Amino acid sequence: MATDSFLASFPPYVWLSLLIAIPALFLLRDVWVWLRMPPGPTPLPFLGNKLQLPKSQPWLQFEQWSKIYGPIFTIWIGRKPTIVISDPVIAAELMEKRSTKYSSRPRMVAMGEILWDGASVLVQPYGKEWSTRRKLLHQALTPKALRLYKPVQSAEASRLCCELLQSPADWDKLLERFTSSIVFSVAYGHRIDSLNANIIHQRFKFMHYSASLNVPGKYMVESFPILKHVPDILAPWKVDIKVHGREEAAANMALVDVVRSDLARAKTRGDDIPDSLCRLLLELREKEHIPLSDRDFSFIPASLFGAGSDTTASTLCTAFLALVTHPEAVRAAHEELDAVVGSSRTPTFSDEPRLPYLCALVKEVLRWRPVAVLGGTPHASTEDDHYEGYYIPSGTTVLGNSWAINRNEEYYPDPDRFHPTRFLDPTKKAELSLTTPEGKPHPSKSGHSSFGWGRRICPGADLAANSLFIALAKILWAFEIRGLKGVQYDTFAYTEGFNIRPKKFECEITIRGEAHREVLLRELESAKEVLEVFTPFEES
Ligand code: HEM
Repeated sequence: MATDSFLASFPPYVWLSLLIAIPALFLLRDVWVWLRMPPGPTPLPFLGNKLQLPKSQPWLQFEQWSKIYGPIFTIWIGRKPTIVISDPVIAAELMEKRSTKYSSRPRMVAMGEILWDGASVLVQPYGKEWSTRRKLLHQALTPKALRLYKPVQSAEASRLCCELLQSPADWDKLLERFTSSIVFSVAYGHRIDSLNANIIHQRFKFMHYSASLNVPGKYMVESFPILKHVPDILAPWKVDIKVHGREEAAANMALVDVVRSDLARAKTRGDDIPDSLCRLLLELREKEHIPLSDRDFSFIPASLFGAGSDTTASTLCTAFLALVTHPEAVRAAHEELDAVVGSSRTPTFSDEPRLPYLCALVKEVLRWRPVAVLGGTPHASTEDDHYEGYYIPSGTTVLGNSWAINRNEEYYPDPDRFHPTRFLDPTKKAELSLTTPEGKPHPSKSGHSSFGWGRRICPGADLAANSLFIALAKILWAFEIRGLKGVQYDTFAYTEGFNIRPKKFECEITIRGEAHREVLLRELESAKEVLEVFTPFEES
């Protein structure tokens, strides 16, 4: 009461002055930061560059701005600065060499904190909670573990080829089933036989819901995180998100229970179950303390589907678009496969060192149209920093514009041309070069930046690269892939969103010869033997 009457005793001009002074102080602070940060399009007070940001394909506008303001520029979303990087050396300098400062994520209150309650590694801020989860993921994705997953990747690729033989028009759906099945086999030791499996419907539902929360401006809580503490009774939007979060957590825990019962059954019967990330983590948990609740633990294998299935399938769709529009690449791959593998068997992982063109083709697919077009989930800085005389305050969002980086002409001359030999050494024969011979040496040892940077770099990169290699090797060995006569293909027609894929298109996929067909059908039998142990999730 005393405070109320004290405040009421202020004359109106004091209130008016405060009303002007507080925003003015904020504005002064923003101008002071803006003047010291890397240049960029001029922001409006409090709104920033919101009105200048395009509603679709922002990476194209960012690429244009990089030509005006340079390879590192600033945009403002409201009062929050974001730096956008379009040069691989700058991206590596900040997110790799200075990774202690640039490895966090921007706060995503609705998705990361209310829906997932901090359980998802993808959006977790840098710190102990994140590193516990990341270490567990790494334990199941070591080179030794990756070798264990190769037989199922190879068997699934053989099955994919036979499915393409049967229904070539469904090629994009077949690629999706292929990557879903690999991710589920690696995560839980169970395969996917059809995209109609209940589990797939459920996972897509969760993915779409979480993506729907991440729409800028949809929830005030993103600008005013304190709203997260409003009691549920006054915030029905929060209750709705929590209900979805509980449903997803229950589904994740049920999947871990499936593997737990598989293990128990195998113990009683004295037989074995397939190696999977979930099995490995459950066995580890018996030996040592893992400081995670059952709920949080269940999010680790579950993160594989969200992060690994659609990304790999979309990259394969890009490969099809590249092959359809660049027949010379199909011819070169056929030549190499015929010389090294012949026509009496399909390629295997052990052929990889002798298939440099194919390895280069996989890299070029990843470079040409990076699926995580703005570097996947953004990074955020956790300390003030300076770069080339510019100030970068703690809490800045950092976007690596993979689109612009992968099309940077200094590194990749003629960047729109799908040109795998740019990743081969100048003899174009044997060794796979780590840098591009025609352009400047690239700072990343893979020669592109499509898997991200530093401590947050994609932990599934090698698993994904193995799936891409074996699928493309077997498909190219078996099939001719051509564009339809008279159809003009637009290599820029891509979907919107965080992850992009080519808009639906038709193409001609035909078997290269009778010998190839027979080999595919023969090898399907041994593939079935490998896949048999990965019992399928049921269809609806
Ligand atoms: C072609 C396929 C893939 C591409 C292009 C891709 C790309 C990316 C990118 C760009 C990031 C963000 C990196 C950064 O913040 O610097 C990322 C993160 C991540 N990826 Fe992948 N990815 C692919 C497949 C996979 C697979 C198969 C898995 C599963 C094993 C996976 C698991 C993850 C996880 C868990 C993260 C979050 C890491 C963290 O925040 O610490 N990804 N991925």
